[in-house]
Order: sequence, then structure tokens, then C-alpha cells
Amino acid sequence: SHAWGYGAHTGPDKWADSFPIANGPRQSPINIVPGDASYDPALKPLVLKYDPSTCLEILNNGHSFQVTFLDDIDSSTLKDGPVLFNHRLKQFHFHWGSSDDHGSEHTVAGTKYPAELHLVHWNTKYANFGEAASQPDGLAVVGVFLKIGEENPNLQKLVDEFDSIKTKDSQCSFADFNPEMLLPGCLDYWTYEGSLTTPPLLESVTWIVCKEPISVSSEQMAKFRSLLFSGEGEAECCMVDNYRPPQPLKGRTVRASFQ
Ligand SMILES: CC[C@H](CNC(=O)c1ccc(S(N)(=O)=O)cc1)c1ccc2[nH]ccc2c1
Ligand SMILES: [Zn+2]
Repeated sequence: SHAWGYGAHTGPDKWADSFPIANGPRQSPINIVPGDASYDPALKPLVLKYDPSTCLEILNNGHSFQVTFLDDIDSSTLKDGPVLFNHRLKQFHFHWGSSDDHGSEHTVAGTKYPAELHLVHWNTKYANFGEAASQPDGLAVVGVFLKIGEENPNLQKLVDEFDSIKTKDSQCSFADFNPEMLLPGCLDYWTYEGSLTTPPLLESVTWIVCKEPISVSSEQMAKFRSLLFSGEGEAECCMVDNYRPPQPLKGRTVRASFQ
């Protein structure tokens, strides 16, 4: 199948051609309507324990930039919240817009944020990420909105690496970063059953979207937009608008961990 992307000919409206699950029953992202979410007192608080020594590298994969983690033992994990099993952190990445008024994948009552962080975890009842990604309860992704405000010193540690990962398929080693520093103070969340938001759009994700955003400055967002979709030596194409728009809810229930 021809490479997918976010351009006019390769973008989200074309994905169903090669990935028919794009029109499936549990696709992501969605527009979250707080008034329609049902508070579930049985939902436990999220337990996220991350070990900075499991941070491996930062890379530009041509769709986003990503920080990958060593996931061969239970050192960076997600437990409780809406999930029944222990999950291991595999990577985190972002989606953002070409300007500060849009860029997130999930929206809240139609509100778009300038960017959204995804912390990707896999259920350790399966052998590895690839296995888990094909199971209905295989993945758990924590989504955190970014809102324009104060410069975020923890995000700055990532921005400072951008010169080394400007083009597609570039990467560099990146150590001792604690993703806990990217979490909001309050871990109230909405949760629903969904999918990967990029091809292969597998319907294997329990989504856990935090209600409280973290801050990012407009200058930091401008640096995100200096990354390139294009590879070294190719015509430069700025990495912007790498988000899928909200998909039909198709009868799904969104639960809230808070009242
Ligand atoms: C199984 C898919 C995987 C690549 N994709 C991901 O890992 C991924 C993870 C999270 C999200 S999001 N935005 O929803 O948080 C979207 C995509 C993946 C992994 C290994 C592979 N080998 C060959 C193809 C291939 C694809
Ligand atoms: Zn994502």
C-alpha cells in the first residue's frame, strides 16, 4: 500500500482505501462531550510509574517525533485506572497543528488544543507490543492535551533535541527523561474503547484522556513545527497537522473517573 500521511493525497480521508478498518465501530480519536460522559465510581485512579533509566532514544518517524523506552521488564508501567492488567510504556509521541488554534486529535465539546501527547502502553498479558496491538484489550494510551501558556521546561528537554531529529528516520540517543514530568497535576480522566489514530488503525486501544492539560509556550509550538515530514535531501515539508480528526462514536459510552 502506498505510504500514508497527512497530505491532500495521503491523509485521513484516504486511509480507508488501504485500511478499511478506518470506518470500523471503535475508531479514534473522538470528540469528548463532558455532559454525555457517565461518571463511573468503580473506575480506579490511574497509577503511572515511570523509570527514567528506561528511556532509550528520540526519533523522527516521518509522522511525529517519538521517545522510545526499554520495555523488556516492568519498570515503566501503567496500572489500575480503567485497565484490568499491568501495561508497559513503549513510547510517547505528539500530534499538533500548523497554528495554535488546532492540532489535538481528541476534542472536548468541540474545543481543539494546539497539541496532544500520547503515552503508549501494552498489556503484559501478551508477549510483546506487536502481539498486543492486534488484541482488543492489548493497548492503553494516555492522552494529555497541551494548552498555550508558560514555557514548559520538561517539554524544552525534548525541543532541545529537535536539531538532531529534523528529518524523517533520524534518531539520537536520549537518556534519563522521566515522562512523569509531562503529566498534569490532576489525573482525572475520560476513558473509552478505541483504536490507533494512525494506520493500521487497529481497534486495540483503551483510551485514557486526561481532563487537565499541561502548558506549552507558543515559541515551543513553533519549534515543533520546524520538524520535517521529509527525509534528508528531499524537498522540505514541515511536520504540521499530523492529527486525525474526530471519528463517529457509533454508540460507544465515554466514562468519567470524576464527577
Ligand atoms: C501496530 C502498529 C505499529 C506502529 N504504530 C504504532 O505503534 C502506534 C502507536 C500509537 C498510536 S496513537 N496515535 O493511537 O497513540 C498510533 C500508532 C507497528 C509496529 C510494528 C510494525 N512492523 C511493521 C508495521 C508495524 C506497525
Ligand atoms: Zn498518537
